[in-house]
Amino acid sequence: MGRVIDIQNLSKRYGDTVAVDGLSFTVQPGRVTGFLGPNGAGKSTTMRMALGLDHPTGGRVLIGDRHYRELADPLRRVGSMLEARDVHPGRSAYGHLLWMARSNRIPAARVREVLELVGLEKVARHRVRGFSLGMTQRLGIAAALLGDPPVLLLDEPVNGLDPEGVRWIRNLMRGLAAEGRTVFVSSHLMSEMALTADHLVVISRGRLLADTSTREFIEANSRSRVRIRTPEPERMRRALAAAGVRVRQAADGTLEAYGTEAARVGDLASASGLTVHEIGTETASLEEAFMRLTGDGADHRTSGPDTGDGTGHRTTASDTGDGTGHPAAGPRSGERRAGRRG
Ligand SMILES: Nc1ncnc2c1ncn2[C@@H]1O[C@H](COP(=O)(O)OP(=O)(O)OP(=O)(O)O)[C@@H](O)[C@H]1O
Repeated sequence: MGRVIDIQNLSKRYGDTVAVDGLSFTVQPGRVTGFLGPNGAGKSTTMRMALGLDHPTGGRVLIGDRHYRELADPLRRVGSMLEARDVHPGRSAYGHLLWMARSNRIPAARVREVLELVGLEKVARHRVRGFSLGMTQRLGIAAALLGDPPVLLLDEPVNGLDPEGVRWIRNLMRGLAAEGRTVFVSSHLMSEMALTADHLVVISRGRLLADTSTREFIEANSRSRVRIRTPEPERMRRALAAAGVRVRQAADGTLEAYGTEAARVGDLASASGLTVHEIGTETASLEEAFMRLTGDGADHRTSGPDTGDGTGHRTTASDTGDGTGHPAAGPRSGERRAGRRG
């Protein structure tokens, strides 16, 4: 069975709320794909539809060419963690996993294996009621891994974890992807995904904003600027503008030059006999880029690609590596409607 998650023209409406609005992308095996978007962007809804927990209003999600509900042994095909706290509090960690294993024809020995894998073996017999958030998350991961599945869907797995727990999950996800599994993980934290994901799917208000390798996303969005402190800002500004450098004056009186390098600014200043007190390069943070990309999602819905001055920079880069990144719904959109089974 294939390991690709294939989302085509997926939509979900709850009354007047459009939670997911025509999403199309694929999630490939062998890498961690980060599913990024601000709170309420539609990540959980998309994952719920992938797992057959919610019916699409339109479009479809297939996992390895099948609807989740058509999978014969779902836990062996797809591991998931949506709401980690969704565990009976009176059960022990071991009891919870054993119950899951039994109902999915998974040997009891595997329960011990996954408890060890997530570092819960010492508290295996403790009631889940007393677990910290971190322990609950680990239990959720153990449940996801129980069937040794080739595909994993994890909804905000690092939420509320301490730095050690965050590192642990990050390494685990990377290891699982290195084994050839499909790892699809949602987050609202750009900085975390930059460290974890090989590929990013960014959504806002239910719509696709970017489907790109993390490296491309960082390159496209970490635009640097050169900051110049000079007692002659007007002359400096003119010298830069004359050389074709875009420049603006910041609130503190310093100049910011874009699309150039500190050395060139220094050379231009020197050639014009200008006094400069400071020249430095600054890189916009990824978090800033993410906010810029997703912050005005409402505009993206109606205005199409941004052609302005770059402040509403829209990343539509597709992955050129393997040709799998299709940011927009292609000719296939609308070809099939999700069937309501059952
Ligand atoms: N069962 C539901 N009934 C009504 N509205 C819903 C339901 N589930 C989600 N929504 C709405 O759909 C939108 C998308 O929510 P969703 O939970 O998918 O976003 P998200 O990106 O996962 O954000 P978060 O990280 O905050 O959960 C939100 O406006 C939310 O209020």
